[in-house]
Amino acid sequence: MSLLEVKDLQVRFDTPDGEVTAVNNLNFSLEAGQTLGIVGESGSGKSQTAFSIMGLLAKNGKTYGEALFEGKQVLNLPEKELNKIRAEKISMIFQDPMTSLNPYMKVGKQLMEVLMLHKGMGKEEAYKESIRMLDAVKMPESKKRMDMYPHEFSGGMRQRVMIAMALMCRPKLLIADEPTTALDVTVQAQIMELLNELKRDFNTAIIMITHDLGVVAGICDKVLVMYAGRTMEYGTTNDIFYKPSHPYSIGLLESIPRLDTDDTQALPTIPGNPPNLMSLPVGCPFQERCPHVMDKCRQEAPALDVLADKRQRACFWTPDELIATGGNA
Ligand SMILES: Nc1ncnc2c1ncn2[C@@H]1O[C@H](COP(=O)(O)OP(=O)(O)OP(=O)(O)O)[C@@H](O)[C@H]1O
Repeated sequence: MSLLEVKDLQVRFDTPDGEVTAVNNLNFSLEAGQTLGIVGESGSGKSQTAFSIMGLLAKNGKTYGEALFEGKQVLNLPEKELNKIRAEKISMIFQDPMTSLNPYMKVGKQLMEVLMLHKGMGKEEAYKESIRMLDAVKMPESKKRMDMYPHEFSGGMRQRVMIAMALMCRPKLLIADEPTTALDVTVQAQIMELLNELKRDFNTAIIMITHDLGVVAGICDKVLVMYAGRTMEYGTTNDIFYKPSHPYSIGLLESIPRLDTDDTQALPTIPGNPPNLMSLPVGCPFQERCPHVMDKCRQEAPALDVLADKRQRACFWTPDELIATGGNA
C-alpha cells in the first residue's frame, strides 16, 4: 500500500462568474520516504492540490475523487479528524514562515507547545526535544535561539524553525509549498540540502511544490508536471530530467535558472501565459504556447497515456517525434 494514493482528484471553485476547475483528474502516488515534486507555473493548481489533501481549501472550493493516506480517504474529512491528521501525520511548510509562526511568542515556547499538546510531553522533556530539533535543522546556538522571537531570525533561519516545527511530531508526509522561493540562491541550496538530510534521517515522504524544475533535481524521486490544473507529464525525476517527453516539460527545463550565474535575464522562458481557467480552449490547454502545436491539438485534448517506462504524459506527439522535430514542428 502506498503512503498516499491520489485518484482522479478534482478541485472546483464556485465563483461569481461560474465554476472553475483548478485541478482536473490528477493521479499520483507516493511511497514512505519518497519525494515527489509538483512543478508548474503560477496558477497551475499545485497549491490547491496540496490544500485539498490537507483540508485547507477556501470555503468556495470543493474536492472530488480520492486521496488515500495510509489507505484512508482524507478528502472532505470532518475538521476534528483533519486536525488530528495535520498534527500527527501530515505537516505543511509554506513560502512565508510567518504563516506558521506566531510573531509575538518566543520560538522555544512555540516549539515546546507543539510537543506538549500533541505528544503529551512535560515542560522539561519538551524543552530538550525542541533543542534537539533545532540542532537537527542545524540552527546555530540553539539554546539561545529558544529565547528569541521570530523577527530576530534571518529568513533562512526562520525557514529552519518552521521545518523543525513541521517535523516535531515526526509526520509521515511533509508538504513543502515553495519553501525557498523567498530566499537567496545560496540559502535556497542550504535549505534543500537540509530537507534532503532530514528526509533520510526521519524517513519522511515529501511533496515539494515549486515552479522551478531545477529545485526538484537534487531532492525528488518523482516529478508531476502540471499545467492549467492537469497532468502534462508524471514520472521519475531521471526520466523527466534526461528524457522529457512533453513540450511543456521541455520548456520548463530550458528555463531552469543556473546556480553559477545570477543572470536569469538570459534564460529562455516559455513565451506567453497560462490560459484563463474560466475560458480554457477546446483541446490541449498548452496549445497556444506549444512549439509543436498541430490542428488536432485544437480539436481534442490528448489523453493521459502511460508509456513503456511507466510515465504518464498527455501529448499527441510520440517522444521520438518530439526529439526529431526539435521544437520546430
Ligand atoms: N478561492 C478561490 N476561488 C476561485 N478560484 C480559485 C481560488 N483559489 C484558487 N483558485 C484558482 O485556482 C488556480 C490554481 O491555484 P493554485 O494556488 O493551486 O496555483 P499554483 O500552481 O499553486 O500557483 P502559485 O505558484 O501562484 O501558488 C488559480 O489560478 C485560481 O484560478
